[in-house]
Amino acid sequence: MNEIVDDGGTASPARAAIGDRVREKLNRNPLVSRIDSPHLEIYGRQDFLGAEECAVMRAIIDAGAQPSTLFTGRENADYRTSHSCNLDREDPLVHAISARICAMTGLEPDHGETLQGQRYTQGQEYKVHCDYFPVNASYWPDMRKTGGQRNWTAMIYLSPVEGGGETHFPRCEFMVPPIEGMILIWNNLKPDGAPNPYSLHAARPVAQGTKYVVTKWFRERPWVR
Ligand SMILES: O=C(O)CCC(=O)C(=O)O
Ligand SMILES: [Fe+2]
Repeated sequence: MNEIVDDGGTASPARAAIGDRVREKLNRNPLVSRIDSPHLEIYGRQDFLGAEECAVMRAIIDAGAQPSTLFTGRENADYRTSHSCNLDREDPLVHAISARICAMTGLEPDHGETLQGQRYTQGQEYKVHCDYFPVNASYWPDMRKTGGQRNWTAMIYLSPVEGGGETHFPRCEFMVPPIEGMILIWNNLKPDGAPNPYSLHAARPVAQGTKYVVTKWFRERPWVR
């Protein structure tokens, strides 16, 4: 077996090549809009899922919701207060959504982690964090062996939210309000494949209503479950 060099925190031609491919594909898609932000590659597309599909996914999340955990393994008292649901890869709708995300982005299905559902009720949030793995984190050696660095995140809003619940990119000074059925896709890495600190983001507290999302994180290599 080839020993993989630990380049998780630096520029990487292999990760840069994935970024190039996805960017070119998204730029060619007339249904997808680039959000204008000089330091972050981020795209949106409305009506990625229909109202019925969103309703089915909300019911699945309600049935399987558990308090969210962080990578450190502990439940977190105030950092990520939402409920999460590890979705069943074999579920026909979960499978179809994952396949549609891969078709739109050109990302490889086997590089994608299992779609994860989230539900935020009033006051719940996910404070500012990065989706890429900091290479000084205790869990990085394991992540490196199980698919390596995360590159793109795809997230779909499954409900309108009466107040709050925006996805905030504080270093880029913008936030995206939840719109049911809309997908947001961003590159957590810079074009050279190094982690991009401008990709830091948060789910702002829900002020009124309930927010549901599904998130899919992609790895640079096939994901080992
Ligand atoms: O719910 C959101 O708006 C953001 C979720 C998020 O950052 C994540 O799941 O990694
Ligand atoms: Fe995130």
